[in-house]
Amino acid sequence: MSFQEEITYNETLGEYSEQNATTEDLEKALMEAAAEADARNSQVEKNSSENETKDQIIKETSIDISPLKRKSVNHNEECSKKRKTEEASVSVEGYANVVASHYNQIEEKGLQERSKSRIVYLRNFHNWIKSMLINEYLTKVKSSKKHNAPLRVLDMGCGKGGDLLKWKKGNITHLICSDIASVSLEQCKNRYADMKERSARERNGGNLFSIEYISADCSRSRLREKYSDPSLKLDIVSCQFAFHYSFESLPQAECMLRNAGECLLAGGYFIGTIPDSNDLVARARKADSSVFGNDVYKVVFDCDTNKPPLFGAKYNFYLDGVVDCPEFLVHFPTLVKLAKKYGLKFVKKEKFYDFFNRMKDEGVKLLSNMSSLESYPPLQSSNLVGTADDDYLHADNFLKGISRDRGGRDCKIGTLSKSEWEASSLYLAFVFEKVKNTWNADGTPCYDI
Ligand SMILES: C[S@@+](CC[C@H](N)C(=O)[O-])C[C@H]1O[C@@H](n2cnc3c(N)ncnc32)[C@H](O)[C@@H]1O
Repeated sequence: MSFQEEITYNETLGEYSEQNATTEDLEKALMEAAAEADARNSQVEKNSSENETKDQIIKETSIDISPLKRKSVNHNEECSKKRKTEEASVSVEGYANVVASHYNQIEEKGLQERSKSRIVYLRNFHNWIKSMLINEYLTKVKSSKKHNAPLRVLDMGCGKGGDLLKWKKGNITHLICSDIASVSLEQCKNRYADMKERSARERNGGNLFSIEYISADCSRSRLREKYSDPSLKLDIVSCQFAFHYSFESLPQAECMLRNAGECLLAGGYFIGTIPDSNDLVARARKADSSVFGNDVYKVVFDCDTNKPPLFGAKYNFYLDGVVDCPEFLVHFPTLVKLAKKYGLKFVKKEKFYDFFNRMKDEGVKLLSNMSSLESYPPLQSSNLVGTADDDYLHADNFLKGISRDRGGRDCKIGTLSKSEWEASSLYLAFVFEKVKNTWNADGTPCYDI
């Protein structure tokens, strides 16, 4: 299978990439976070004096604004209405309630329904990226362990358990699933129960990992205290498409990183996927607007893109009715700096298109099994998910090149529509490794990173 490799969005990155977090920056951010918390406390008092219960506020924020095309007409109006109600609901918990209620409200769709989605290939492609990433680091961890040694994993922000099958395929021993959205976590439990039932019918008699669930805000609660065994050691912590929510404030980012690092064994990995803030900022600057996107995704910035703060740099992300939620820029140099405190040494970050290029040969079979790319040209053009005029121009050009090389013979390729590729290329995968520690005189761990 081949793929059009030319479309990469290697935009000149904005200054944001060079903005290095100094210790003073972090201290300033910490003070700002404290001031914000005070301001939110007074907002809560104001809200309660106006007799606004939190539940009412959450209900109000659940404006249905999908699908994207229908939305675009009243988009600005709806956005500002939604933002106003969001702001009103921001309490001491920050945006936690808004995020949790957003994910709790996403309907569980069947496979058939999901296959009709405009972004079916994008979703499958992201699933492929996660599978390859998880497999890559499980393999590394296994290679340094005795055969049959237990493998324990924490999935922070596990959602409905979209990665359960990946953990099963990776033959892990124990999984801790945690998420702020209790409804999603219930769906995750149901998925696991179905999987358990199915695997009991398999030849190996149900050799499935054990599991525990923690319904919690991973950016505010210490997960270790909630584990069934708080002395448990982890081999992998995975945080897929969720870590960026913690960059709402410095204490939240630190809490999430502590959860990621504190129970990892030395040599274990913290892996994840997040939107690339440099790319988001670069695209906003290029568009010279706080709003940009296409027919599958839209970003609406709610902070100064010329000088975004290190924490709380908020934007709303819309993805074809799947995600429509406040998110926060992750200033990567700051993440690297903060992670050190928890013994997490930066290993790499990789844009999705670079990850794809590196892994596409190894993962070619899985790409096809997971229907992660759309077959082009299709049997009928009406079968294509992309409807914009230029959605497959890149594929046409690529095919012309191949056809020339092959003496005019027709062939098929796997691709994503341009709109989906523009959305996918916003993301990156990251990897941190837990290092060995020594102990300070006061009994706290000390990391030499
Ligand atoms: C885009 S979904 C990804 C779900 C899953 N990891 C996956 O890849 O399919 C993001 C998830 O992060 C969860 N989340 C967001 N903020 C969180 C927080 N502070 N603590 C725990 N979970 C959080 C949401 O509830 C949601 O389930």
